[in-house]
Amino acid sequence: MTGPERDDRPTRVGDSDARTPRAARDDRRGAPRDSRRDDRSAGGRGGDRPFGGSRGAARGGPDRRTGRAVRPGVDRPRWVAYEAIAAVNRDDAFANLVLPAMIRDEGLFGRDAAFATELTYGTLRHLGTLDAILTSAAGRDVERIDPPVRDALRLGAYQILHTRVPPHAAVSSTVDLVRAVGPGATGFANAVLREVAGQDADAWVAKLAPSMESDPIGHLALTYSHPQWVVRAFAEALGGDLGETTRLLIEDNERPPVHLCARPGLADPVELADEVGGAPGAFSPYAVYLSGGAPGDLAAVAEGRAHVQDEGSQLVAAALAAAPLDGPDGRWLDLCAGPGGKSGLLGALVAERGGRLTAVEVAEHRARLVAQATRNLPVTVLHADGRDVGREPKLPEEHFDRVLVDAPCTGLGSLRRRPESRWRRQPSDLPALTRLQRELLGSALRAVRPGGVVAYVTCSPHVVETHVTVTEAARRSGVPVDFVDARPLMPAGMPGLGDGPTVQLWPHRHGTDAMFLAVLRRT
Ligand SMILES: C[S@@+](CC[C@H](N)C(=O)[O-])C[C@H]1O[C@@H](n2cnc3c(N)ncnc32)[C@H](O)[C@@H]1O
Repeated sequence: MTGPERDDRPTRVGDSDARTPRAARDDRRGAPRDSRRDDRSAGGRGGDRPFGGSRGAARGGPDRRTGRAVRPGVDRPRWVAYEAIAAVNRDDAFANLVLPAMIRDEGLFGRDAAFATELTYGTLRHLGTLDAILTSAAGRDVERIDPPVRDALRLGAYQILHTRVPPHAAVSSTVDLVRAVGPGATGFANAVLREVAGQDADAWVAKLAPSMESDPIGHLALTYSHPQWVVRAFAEALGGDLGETTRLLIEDNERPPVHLCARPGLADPVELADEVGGAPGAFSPYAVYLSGGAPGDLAAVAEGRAHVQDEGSQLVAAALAAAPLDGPDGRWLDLCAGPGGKSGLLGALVAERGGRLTAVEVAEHRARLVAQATRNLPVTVLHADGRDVGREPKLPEEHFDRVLVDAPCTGLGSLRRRPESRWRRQPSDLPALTRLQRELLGSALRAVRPGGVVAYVTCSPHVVETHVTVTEAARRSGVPVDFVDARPLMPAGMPGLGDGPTVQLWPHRHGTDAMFLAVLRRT
C-alpha cells in the first residue's frame, strides 16, 4: 500500500494549481523545512504553553513579518490543511474550492502551499483507511471522537503513515493542533498517534484488512481507501479483473495532471505547449499537459485560446464531432452544458464548419459559466431543462445534427480530482441519477434528426450509469437508433478501448478520467 504513496515521483504531491514541481519535489523529499520546524517545536515546547480553550482563543497576535494572525504552536500549512479538512467533513465543502481560497487568505506560497495541499488531499483520499487505523489505535470507533480532534488525528495519522515527516514531528505538531482545537484531548491524541506510529502503513493494512482470498473487495477497499461499493462497481466495469481494479484504485490516489485543451482554430497545441512550458498530449489532438503552475494565470486561458479540460473529456467531445454524418452539419446541441468545458471545444469545432451550438443548462449559475466559457464562439446558451425537447420552442424535435448528453452522474470516474467525493457518494444516489440520465438521453434522441448522431457521456464507469442507462433509454424512447462503433472515433492506435461499440476510458490505462462514451444514430 505504501509503495505508490511513498514513491518519489516528483510532481505527485498535491493538487494545488499554485504549487510548482520544484516545491512539490522539495516537500516529497521529506519536507526538511517542516521537519526542522517540527523538531524545534518537539524539543522546545512543553505542555505548559498558554493555549486557550477554543480555536479563536488559540489565535495569537499578528505575525510581525506578514501581519497575519498566527496560532501559537500550529504552523500555517498544517493549520490550513486542518481547516480545509474540517470544512469538508463538517460543512460538506469541496476541497478543490475551499483549499485554494484558504491558501490565498493565509498567504501561503511555494513549498508551504504545496505542503498544505498534499496534507489536505492526501488525508481526504486516505480517510477510509486512516479511520480504520485510528479506530484500532484509539480502541473506540473513530465516529465517537469529537469531530475537531478526529480531523486533527486524521491529519496526524496521514503524516505518520504517508509522508516523510518524521513520526515524532507529526505527533508533536498534531498534539499542538489538538491543543488549539480540542484542548482537553491532548493526552488522548498523543497516545493514539504514538500507537499509530508503532507500525507502518503496510503493517496496519496487513493487520486490519480482510485477506484477498476471503474477501477481495473488502481487502482492496481497506488497502486502497475506497468504499466497498465503489470497488465493486469498478471491478464489475473492468470485467471482474481484480488486478486491473487494483491499478485503478492506486491511480485514484494519485494527483492527476492538469490538461489544457488548445481550442481548434484558435491555438495550435504544439505552440501552446511551448508557450506554457508543457507537452502535447498523448491522445487528444488538442491536449497539452501542464507540468505545474496555475492554469488560471495563463494568457492562453485568459484570452480564450485554451481551457482547462481533462484529455478524456476532450476525446469524447471530439468523437461526437468526428462521427460520420450525411447531410447538413450545422446544428449542434449540448444538452447538459454547465460549466462549459465540452461546449468550449464543440463551439470551436462547430465554428470551423460554419455552424452553431445550442448549449442547454438547467442551473442558472452554471448557464452563466457556460456563457463565459463560450464567449466569442458561435454558441447560444439556453437556461432550460434538457428534458423539455419538443416543449421548449428553442429545442424542437428532429432538429439537430449532433447532440451531446454529458449526463449528471456519480462522478466515480474522476475521484482523482475530488478527494472527498468517494466518501460522499452513496449507492442510494443511483436511482434518481439513472432516471435523469434516461430522461435526458431520451430527450436527446427526440432532438436529433433522422440520420443525426447522439453521444451519451458520463464521467463514471458504473455500468448502471453507462450500459444499463443507454440500453434502457434507447428501448423506452421509441426512437429507432443504431449503435455507432465509437472506437474508430478515438485517435488511431489508442490502446485499451475494448470490444466496442461503446468506449470506456480509464485513468490507469489512458491517464484520463474514466469517461464513458456511447454513440447512437437515429435511423
Ligand atoms: C456532467 S455535468 C456537464 C459537464 C459539461 N458538459 C462540461 O463539460 O463542462 C452535467 C450538467 O448537467 C446539468 N443538468 C442536470 N440536469 C439537467 C437538466 N435536466 N437539463 C439540463 N442540464 C441539466 C447539471 O447542472 C450539470 O451542469
